[in-house]
Amino acid sequence: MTNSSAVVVEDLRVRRGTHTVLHDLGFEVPRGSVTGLLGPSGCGKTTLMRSIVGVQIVESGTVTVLGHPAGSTPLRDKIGYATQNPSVYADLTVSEALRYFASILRAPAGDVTRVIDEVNLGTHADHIVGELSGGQLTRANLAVALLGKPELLVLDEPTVGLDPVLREDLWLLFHRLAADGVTLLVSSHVMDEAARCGRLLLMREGRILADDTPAALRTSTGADDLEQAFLSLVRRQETLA
Ligand SMILES: Nc1ncnc2c1ncn2[C@@H]1O[C@H](COP(=O)(O)OP(=O)(O)OP(=O)(O)O)[C@@H](O)[C@H]1O
Repeated sequence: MTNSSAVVVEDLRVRRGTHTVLHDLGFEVPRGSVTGLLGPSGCGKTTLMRSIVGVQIVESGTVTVLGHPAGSTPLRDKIGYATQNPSVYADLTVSEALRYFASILRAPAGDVTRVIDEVNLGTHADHIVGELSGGQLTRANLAVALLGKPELLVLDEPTVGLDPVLREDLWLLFHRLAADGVTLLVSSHVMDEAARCGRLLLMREGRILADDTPAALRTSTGADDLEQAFLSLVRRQETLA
């Protein structure tokens, strides 16, 4: 393991129910990168993110985050995790909900305004969470993950339901955070988001198909776009199987 890696996963095997969902995965996520975790629905992206955040029971292997075992106490205020299903209380306003989470996380008072601005929810700060649109709720959920300036952000499909302008704004925010040294792991099942990432982990059926930059993936597969590159890797894997 190198100091330049925020996440190191070795031989990770996870079983959920009767199925092995992750098959002996190994990879590293460089610090200060925006790494995309892409693959079809059900391939194991959320399970892998849960393992990194430390809320998933793993069968074998190790996950080391910022130099500590995943889920260990020193990581408590160093990781921001936005789940796919927003966990923001529906009967509070956006500001109230964020103030509540900020107090639990012992984040500075000014953080609430900062994160509301970062996700462009300033005009809805006093709106009840339960009355937000889907895209606004997604952004409120993301704002919670940004509280306290975590060193690692694990974002599960953070751009679902957002229009192209808001998606663009969020990707710019992700890259600004990375330029400040934050490491971001961002999942998506939409291949057109892959090109926005500095690095890509392409997953299929609980395995990593590729771990590279978008440019290197295009070159190694000879594909023009990343969707074609992914399909080419799938065909290659099927031929080898
Ligand atoms: N609680 C659970 N019990 C048993 N199996 C589960 C459970 N949660 C998920 N699975 C299974 O684990 C596999 C991986 O699920 P996971 O949610 O990690 O996929 P994903 O790539 O994040 O999918 P999506 O893009 O649809 O969110 C799927 O086959 C799913 O059915």
